[in-house]
Amino acid sequence: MGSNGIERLVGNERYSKMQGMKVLLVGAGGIGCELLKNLILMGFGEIHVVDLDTIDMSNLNRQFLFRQRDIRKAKATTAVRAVEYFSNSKLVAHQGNIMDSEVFPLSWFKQFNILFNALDNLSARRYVNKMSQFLNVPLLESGTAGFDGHIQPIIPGKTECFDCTAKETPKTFPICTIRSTPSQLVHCVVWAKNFLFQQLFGGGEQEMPSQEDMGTNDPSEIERINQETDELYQLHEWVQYGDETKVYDIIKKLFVHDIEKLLMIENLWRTRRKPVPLGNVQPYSEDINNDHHAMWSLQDNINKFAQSTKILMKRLKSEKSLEFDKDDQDMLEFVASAANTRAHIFNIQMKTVFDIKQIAGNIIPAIVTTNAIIAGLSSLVSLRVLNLLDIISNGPTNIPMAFTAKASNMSSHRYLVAPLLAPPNPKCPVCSHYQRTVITLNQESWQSMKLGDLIKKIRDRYGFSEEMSVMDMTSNRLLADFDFDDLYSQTLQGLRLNIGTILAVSDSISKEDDTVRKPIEFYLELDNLVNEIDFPALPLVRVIQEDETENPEEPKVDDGEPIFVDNGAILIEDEETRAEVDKQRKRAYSNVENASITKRPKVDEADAAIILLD
Ligand SMILES: Nc1ncnc2c1ncn2[C@@H]1O[C@H](COP(=O)(O)OP(=O)(O)OP(=O)(O)O)[C@@H](O)[C@H]1O
Ligand SMILES: [Zn+2]
Repeated sequence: MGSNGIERLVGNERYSKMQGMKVLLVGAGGIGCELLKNLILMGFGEIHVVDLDTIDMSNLNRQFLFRQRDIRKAKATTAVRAVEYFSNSKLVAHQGNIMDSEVFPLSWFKQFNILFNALDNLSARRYVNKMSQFLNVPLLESGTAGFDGHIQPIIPGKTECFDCTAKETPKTFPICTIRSTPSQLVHCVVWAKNFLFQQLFGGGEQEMPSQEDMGTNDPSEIERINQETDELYQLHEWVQYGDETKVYDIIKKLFVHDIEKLLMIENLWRTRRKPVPLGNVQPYSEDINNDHHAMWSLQDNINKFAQSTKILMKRLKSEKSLEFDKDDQDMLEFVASAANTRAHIFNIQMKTVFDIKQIAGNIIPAIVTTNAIIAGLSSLVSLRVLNLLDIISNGPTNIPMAFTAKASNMSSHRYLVAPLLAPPNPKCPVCSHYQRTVITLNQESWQSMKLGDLIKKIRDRYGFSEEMSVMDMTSNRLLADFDFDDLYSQTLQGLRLNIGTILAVSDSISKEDDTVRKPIEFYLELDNLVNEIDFPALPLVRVIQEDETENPEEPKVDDGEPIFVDNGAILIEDEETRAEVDKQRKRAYSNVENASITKRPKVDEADAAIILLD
């Protein structure tokens, strides 16, 4: 849709408003490239693009603003250069990490009317979410994984934030499965990549795993795992010296002796099929199979293992230590041949190098169409978030989020589900737990002010009790609490409390009062124009003490004053609304999650098909 289309949709007045708006796009990858094009065509006045990375060959199939000649150039600047010729928007590219608060302090984020996330990792998403909560600026969150995708508009204080619902973390396996009893190829790949490769060519030593990570209580098994780790250290030395004659010994140790030792722990094999150590297999240096799409024989894998080990040994001489990269052919071949050989020993089906690459890189193939659909929805829904459309039911929770479901499950049902947004989760550790504000200091206060003075100022200004505690959330350390004042005499600079440090201040239990002041997160800013220190006012909100109730964060308003939805951090709502919303959400989510198992419930036509006008 060209600018004229959007102009007709929103009307000239709002269109000229859009031309005065500044938007931030974080990430210029798969979704980011699509979104940048959309935002330009929509006619936003100024668009800033941030990305920390450079362009890789493997990006070219879907990140359509990049060409072969751009490989190794910065994504943000290259993306901007590619669209400049058709853009009426002012474009600004930044190569950097969005979480770098020196380059992108909160005051920098403040200039934007809306933020768009087009990221690929949780920590950056969480960070931008927090900035949006601090500033009360809407955020459009988005992501894809293969055919699955989602967008979530986040309006601070009014709708759920990114952290209001629990997020899936990457799958891990117990150590005993990886080291002693693999039963799937993925276990062998994790062994080859995270253990063997790391021990031989990486930094070497690894942390001792905890009992919980071990996944077993069997003392003989734990002892064997620890012994094996020590022995590998010897292999590490051979590899460091680059002694190629030892390759055969390495093969024997890993695939014969270690397996024989495992077999001696009889407990392990009562209910499992026993592994079979390699017979007398010699590696051959001629006749190497280099076809990554072919199914290699055991001999092919052994030959490749020997060859890639020698190559990596040589590289270690100039590169010191190596870090696994799925796109590095030598590393990939080492991991694939080691994983396949181990798989053979444990009676697990081997796979091609190409397949193992997907497993080793945790790759879900990125689908360009999903990215385009998600970026399209993200940009369209921003019109509603920014209140640019005439819609009858325009409350924030009448705006939809959207999910796409696996195309393989489409059949006659729908690809797109668009449940309405929910209000903030009162138990959310991010948006509901804290009030938020900014403390601004000048250079001199930052250098000379003591932590104790800062704490006293905060206590006086915001009405915390003597029992308050202070955490540095950025480096995750406790700075002070009711019986810890050792750091009081240190300066803020001495404590490395820099621009962008986030301090969490909370009241601890006080005996007389069963309510305490709601915790506050402070973002530290530096500005030489302020006189000593600047603390904005924040309404006083009290909460019931955490240990006395199941719903700790339910806010209680002080002294019977009217409920206030102040800086957007708090929204007080009644139980019933919450329960109803929860029910609706569950239904909506199950539409997507159960799509593959059950017949997906019919989605309300109006909700599902049209995102703009529900
Ligand atoms: N903290 C961050 N600051 C700025 N940009 C970031 C940050 N974290 C991730 N990104 C960028 O977000 C983009 C996400 O895009 P995408 O999901 O397409 O990943 P990709 O790295 O381009 O592709 P792939 O991971 O599939 O190789 C990347 O370009 C990445 O550099
Ligand atoms: Zn939240």
